[in-house]
Amino acid sequence: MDERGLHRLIGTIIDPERLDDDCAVIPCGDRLMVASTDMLHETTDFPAGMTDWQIGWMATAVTLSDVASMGAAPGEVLLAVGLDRPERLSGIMEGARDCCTRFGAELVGGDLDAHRELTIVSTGLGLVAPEHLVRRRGARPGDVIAVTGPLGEAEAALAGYDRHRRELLEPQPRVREGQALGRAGVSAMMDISDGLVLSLHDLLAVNDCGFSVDTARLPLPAGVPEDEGRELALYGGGDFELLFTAPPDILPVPGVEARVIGEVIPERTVLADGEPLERRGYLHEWKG
Ligand SMILES: Nc1ncnc2c1ncn2[C@@H]1O[C@H](COP(=O)(O)OP(=O)(O)O)[C@@H](O)[C@H]1O
Ligand SMILES: Cc1ncc(C[n+]2csc(CCOP(=O)(O)OP(=O)(O)O)c2C)c(N)n1
Ligand SMILES: [Mg+2]
Ligand SMILES: [Mg+2]
Ligand SMILES: [Mg+2]
Repeated sequence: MDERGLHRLIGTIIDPERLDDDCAVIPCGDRLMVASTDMLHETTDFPAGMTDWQIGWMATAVTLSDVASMGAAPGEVLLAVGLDRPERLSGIMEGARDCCTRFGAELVGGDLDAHRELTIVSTGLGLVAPEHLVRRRGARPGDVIAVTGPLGEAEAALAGYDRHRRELLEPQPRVREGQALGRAGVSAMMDISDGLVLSLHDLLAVNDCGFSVDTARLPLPAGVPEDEGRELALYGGGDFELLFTAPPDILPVPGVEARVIGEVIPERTVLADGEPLERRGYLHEWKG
């Protein structure tokens, strides 16, 4: 069983449409509030050698990335820390605060508990005008598929390509880009935390069309042999670029570097160079 299977179970208990996007969407006066919460653990998410400051930064960045993927401006972040050793707390909190400051958010609260394995839950809130909200649903045949930057870098670092360690350990959420893309009217958007192919399958699940990518157009991680780089770009997790679809005539969006990697097609499938792509990527799994 993997997390997507369990999402279907959650969708029998709460409104399943609530699970379709990177954030929950909540009416808030004349605007919409978006809310994301994400849990990270020492063993699964914090590679050896990572500093406490980087742990706080990463925990915050992953949530701000979800806020950005809806086209929203980040507002507040809360950080719940299941702490294994008290001396780690200040580094973690400083990393979280610095990430908030860098991206225009404020760290306003959280929770603290003793826990055997360092576990952090970050919650991010953001605001967006209803006409600028972007959801995962909305792609139309004829739209292009694009990404905001290189893919596979975090996984390349885990494979030993040390030049990408900073991308792995201090991910940069595309906060400014997400808002600019929302204002420009892109048709669907999400972040790529679980890898490009799995993300395309997530888009497939909530759209009535399909997605065809051209691997020659993928922005590959620098300094990695091409074949390995292509695998990392397709299936590697831990990248926090935005994946979006858009009518071709709205690109380029001023101030946003984006690479077109394919197009939205009427057939309900995910293709690379014309061949179906298996649904594989970074997934939490349970044995048995
Ligand atoms: N345990 C849960 N209960 C309710 N909603 C959940 C739960 N887990 C995930 N979701 C919702 O499902 C959607 C997708 O979550 P997830 O796959 O974690 O997205 P992301 O990779 O963008 O963080 C989000 O809207 C999230 O709020
Ligand atoms: C050991 C390790 N493997 C991979 C990564 C890269 N990484 C950071 S977050 C993440 C995936 C996203 O985390 P997840 O818990 O799935 O959050 P969500 O997709 O809900 O945002 C990955 C693969 C890492 N930091 N450490
Ligand atoms: Mg996401
Ligand atoms: Mg999540
Ligand atoms: Mg994930």
